[in-house]
Amino acid sequence: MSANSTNKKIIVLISGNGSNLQALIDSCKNNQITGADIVQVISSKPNVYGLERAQKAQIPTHVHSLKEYKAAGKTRKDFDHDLADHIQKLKPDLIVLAGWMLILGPDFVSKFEGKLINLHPSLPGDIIGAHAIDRAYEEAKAGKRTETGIMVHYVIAEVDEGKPIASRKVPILENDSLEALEERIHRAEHELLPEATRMVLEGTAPSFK
Ligand SMILES: Nc1nc2c(c(=O)[nH]1)N[C@@H](CN(C=O)c1ccc(C(=O)N[C@@H](CCC(=O)O)C(=O)O)cc1)CN2
Ligand SMILES: NCC(=O)N[C@@H]1O[C@H](COP(=O)([O-])[O-])[C@@H](O)[C@H]1O
Repeated sequence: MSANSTNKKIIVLISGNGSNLQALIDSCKNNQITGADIVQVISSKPNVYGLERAQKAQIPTHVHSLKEYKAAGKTRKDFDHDLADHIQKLKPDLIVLAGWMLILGPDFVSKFEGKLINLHPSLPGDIIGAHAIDRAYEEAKAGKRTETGIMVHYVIAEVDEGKPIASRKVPILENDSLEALEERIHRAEHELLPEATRMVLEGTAPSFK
């Protein structure tokens, strides 16, 4: 899929499977998202299936590995600084965190505020941080909740506290296995993320501030 030079440029950051990346790839291909191209996929880990998805779609990939930075005696700030430099050179209109599993420092976030969005498997103000699906599942099994949800939000320094762009409730059924809940959540994410991405690109999303 060759990028059109007049189209808006999306960069997608991943750390694993990339099923939400695939939803974005498919949405650009089927014109749910128009006038935009994914110009690069950046992974925080090598050899993840999301990189294969990008390569199959002929989208350039780049690995920015925290493990390699640590092995070289470099800091999290070095990691963030170099990632920001790399991204700025590509001049994206939008950066989508689609399963990017690293907290980004305030210096990084401040360089991209308003065009940095994140997909998170929890409702606004509910579960913060990694492993949100597991935590919701455990709370449901303890009788503490019967639903969870997903959201796409602007990224700010405070993790998962940026202004929501779109969100959706997801029920947790009494006899759910963790796998059944994960599948229900991912199905909902594959619809919500392209829709939220389209809204930001078209200017119909809630404003950043
Ligand atoms: N400054 C921000 N950075 C990131 C945000 C954000 O809202 N603000 N969103 C996250 C994505 N995310 C939840 O949506 C998230 C991912 C990972 C973590 C986390 O604790 N990561 C640890 C490593 C965890 C692990 O390796 O299992 C870490 O970074 O040290 C919290 C929230 C992306 N970044
Ligand atoms: N806190 C961030 C977080 O938990 N993100 C979650 O990682 C998964 C990535 O799946 P994918 O690699 O198949 O798109 C998604 O469920 C996304 O919400």
